[in-house]
Amino acid sequence: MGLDYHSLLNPSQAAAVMQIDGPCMIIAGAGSGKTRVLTYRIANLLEQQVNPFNILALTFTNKAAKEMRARIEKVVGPEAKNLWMGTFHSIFARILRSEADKIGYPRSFTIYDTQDSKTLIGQILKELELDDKLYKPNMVLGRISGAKNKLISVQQYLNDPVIKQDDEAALRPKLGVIYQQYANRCFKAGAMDFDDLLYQTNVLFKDHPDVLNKYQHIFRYVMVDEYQDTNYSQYLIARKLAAKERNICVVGDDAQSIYAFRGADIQNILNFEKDYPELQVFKLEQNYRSTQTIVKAANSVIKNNQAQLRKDVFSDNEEGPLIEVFKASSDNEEGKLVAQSIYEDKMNQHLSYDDFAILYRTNAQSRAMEESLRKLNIKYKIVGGLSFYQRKEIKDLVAYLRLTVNPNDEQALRRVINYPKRGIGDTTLGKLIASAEESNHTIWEVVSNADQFLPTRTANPIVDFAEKIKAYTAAAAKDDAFEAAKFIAKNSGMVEELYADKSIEGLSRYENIQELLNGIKAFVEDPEREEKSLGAFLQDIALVTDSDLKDAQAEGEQVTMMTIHSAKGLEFRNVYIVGMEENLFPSQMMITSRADLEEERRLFYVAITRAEKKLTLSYATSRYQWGNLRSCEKSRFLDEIDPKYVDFKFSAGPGPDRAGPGESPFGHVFERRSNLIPPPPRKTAATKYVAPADFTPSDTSNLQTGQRVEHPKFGFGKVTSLETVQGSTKAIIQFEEVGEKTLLLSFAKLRVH
Ligand SMILES: Nc1ncnc2c1ncn2[C@@H]1O[C@H](COP(=O)(O)OP(=O)(O)OP(=O)(O)O)[C@@H](O)[C@H]1O
Ligand SMILES: [Mg+2]
Repeated sequence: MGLDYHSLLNPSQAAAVMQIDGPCMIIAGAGSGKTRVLTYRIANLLEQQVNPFNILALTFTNKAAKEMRARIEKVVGPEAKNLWMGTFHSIFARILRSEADKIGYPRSFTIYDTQDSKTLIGQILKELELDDKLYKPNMVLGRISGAKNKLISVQQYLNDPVIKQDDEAALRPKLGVIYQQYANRCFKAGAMDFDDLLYQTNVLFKDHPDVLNKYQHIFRYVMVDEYQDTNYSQYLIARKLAAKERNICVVGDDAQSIYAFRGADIQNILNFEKDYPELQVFKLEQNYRSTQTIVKAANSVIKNNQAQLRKDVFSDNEEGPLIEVFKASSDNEEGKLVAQSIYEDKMNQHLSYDDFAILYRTNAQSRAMEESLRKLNIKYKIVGGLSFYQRKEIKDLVAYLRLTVNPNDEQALRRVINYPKRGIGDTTLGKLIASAEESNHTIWEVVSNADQFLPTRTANPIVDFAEKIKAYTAAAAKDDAFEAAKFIAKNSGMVEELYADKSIEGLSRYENIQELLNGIKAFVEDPEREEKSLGAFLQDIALVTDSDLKDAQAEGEQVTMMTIHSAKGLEFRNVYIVGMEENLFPSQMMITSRADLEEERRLFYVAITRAEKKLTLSYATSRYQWGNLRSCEKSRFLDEIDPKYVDFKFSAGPGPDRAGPGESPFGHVFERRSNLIPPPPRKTAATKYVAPADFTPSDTSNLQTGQRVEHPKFGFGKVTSLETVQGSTKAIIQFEEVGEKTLLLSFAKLRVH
C-alpha cells in the first residue's frame, strides 16, 4: 500500500500533497497540475487513515467531481465512494435537506429552476401591477440573485440607502418590494431557488452555531478547486466550515477567472491570505499539459492584462507545431475548413475523434460547425448544451415554419398556438382538441373556424392566430424560404419576445434565432440548391434533426463542441477556437471597459490552454446577421499572440483585415473563397476533376442505387440512395472528390456510366 508520490509529482506538487494540516493555497497557471494535486492530496489523506466522511472537496461542475472521484477510487479503492465531493450547490442542497426544519423549510423542499423563478416573478409583477417591460423578470431575478450571492437579506435590501438610490436612479424603485414578495412566496411554497442553496446555508450556519459546529467536525479537511470562480456566498461557507480545524486547501488561477459576470469575486483569493496568516503557499510553474509553443503563446496573451498576479509558466514538453490560423470568407467556409482539418489530422495521424474539441464564444456558432461536421460524417457531441436544432427557441420557430407549410401539423400547432402568449389557455386548447375529435376534423380546421362555435371573447385570439398562419402560408408561396422565415420570425412576435430578454440566456436564444435565419439564407443562396422554398428547407432540416438524434445516441468516438466557459479545467489533444473576430470574441458587450475586456482575455487564455499538442484558430471575413452579409474584422486577440508562435501562412497576416470594398450584402463574398480548403478527404484521383468537352447528360429516369455517375461539376460518384417525394426524385450521391451531395434528378445533369 502506498503511492510513490515523488514519481507521480514534481517536488512542489508533492510538497502540496504531503502538507496535511493547516491552510494552503495554490494559485498557479493553467495545466500546472492543480487538479492533479487535489486528487492526490485526497488519496494521500485516505492513505493516512483520514476517514473519507471527513473530507469535503468542492468542484466547479458535477462532471469534474465524478472524474476526480473515479481517479481516487483507482488509487484507494471503493473507500472513495464515501468522500463528500461535488459542486457547492449539490453538496449544500444535500445538507439543507437534513437540516431544513431548523430554518423553517420542509425537508422535502422543492428546488425552483430558473423558469419557475421567472414565472413566480411574473405573477408578483401582475399582483403589484408593475410593468413587466420595465421590470423584466430576468433582470429582476438577476438583481435578486446578485443580492443573495452577496448575502444581502430582504431587510437589508429595503433599508440600505445606497441600494435604494441605485434602484430609484434606474427608475425601478420597487425592486426591494419584489425581492420581499419573492422571498416570502418561495418560503411559503417550501421552495428554494439555486441561489438559496448557498444563501440559506449561510443563514443556517449563522443562526445555528450548533449545526455549524457539527459540520465543522464532519468536514475536517476542506478543498476547493477553481477557487478563482467562487462568489462571496461560497467563500463564506468555505471559511465558516474551516474556521475550527483550519485545514483548508484552495487551488485556482486568477488568470482563469471567467465568471465575474455571475458574481465570482477574485477578491476571494486576496481575502484568503488575510484570513489565514499561517497560510502555506505552493507555487507550481511547470505546465504538463501543452507544448512549449502553446504555453508561450498563452503567456504572451495574458500579459496584456494589467490585473494579474505574477506567475511564470513554462513547459518542458516538445516544442510542437506552430499555432495555425485559418481565414475563411464566411462562417460556413470556416466550418468547412475546421471539419476538413479534423478529418485529415485524424486520418494522417491515426487519432480518434475524441482527441478533438471545437470551442466557441457563443452557442449560436455551433450551427455552422455542426453542419460541416455532418457533411463529412464526423460524429460530435455538444457539452453543456443542446445540438442547435434541439434548442427550444429553434424548435419554436421551426414549429411556426412547419405550420406555415402544413397547417394540419398538430404537434407544431400545439407548440406555438400560445407562444408568444396570446391568451389561449390550456382549457381552450383542450376544448379545441375535443371538438376536433368529436367532429372528426383536424385541429386546424377547428382553429380556423373557432368563431363559429366559441364565444367571441375566447374565439378572438384563436381567429387572430389562424389569420397569422394563413398570411404566412401566402407569404411562403410567393417568397423564398429566407424571406418567408424572416417575416414569420418577426410577425409571430418571437423576435421581440426574445429581444426583450436581456439576460445572458436570453441573448443566447436571440442569437440562435438569428443564426437559424442565417442558415436559411445560406440555404437559399446555395448555388447547388434548386429548390429554395420553405418546404424544401424544412425537408432538409428534418433529416438533420433526425441524424442529430442518432448522433446523440451514438456510441464511440466523437468530436467535442462547447462554449469556452464550459471547457474550464478540461484538456484535449487538438483544439480549434473558432470565430476569432472583433465583436464576437471579444464579445461586443465586453469591449467598453477595461475590466470586461480583461475578463474576455482571460477567457481566451482559458481556451488556448485547453490544447495539448495542436491549436488552431479561425475567423471569417464575413458573417450573416439577420440574413445580411456583414464584413468582419479579425479579433484583436490574434494580434496579441507573439507572432513567433503563429503560422499565418493561410491568411493575410497580422493587422486589421477587412473584407474588400464593394462586398456589401448578399453573397458576393462567396466568389472570393480563399484557397485554404485543404485537399478533399475522399480523393482518389490526384488531379482535380474537369468535365470533358463532350459531356452529355443521360436519361436518369431508371437510375438505380449503386450506379456510377458523372456530374459536370462534382465529377464521379456513386448513387447511395434514391427517394421520391411529391413526384420529384432526390438522389444522394457519394462523389469521389467532393463527398456526399443530394441532388434533384429533374435538375441534375448526370451521365450514367
Ligand atoms: N507531475 C506530473 N507528471 C505528469 N503529468 C502531470 C504532472 N502534473 C500534471 N500532469 C498532467 O498535466 C495535465 C494538467 O494537469 P491539471 O489538469 O491538474 O492542471 P490544472 O492546473 O488543474 O489545469 P487548469 O488550470 O486548466 O485547471 C493533466 O493531464 C495532468 O495529469
Ligand atoms: Mg484544474
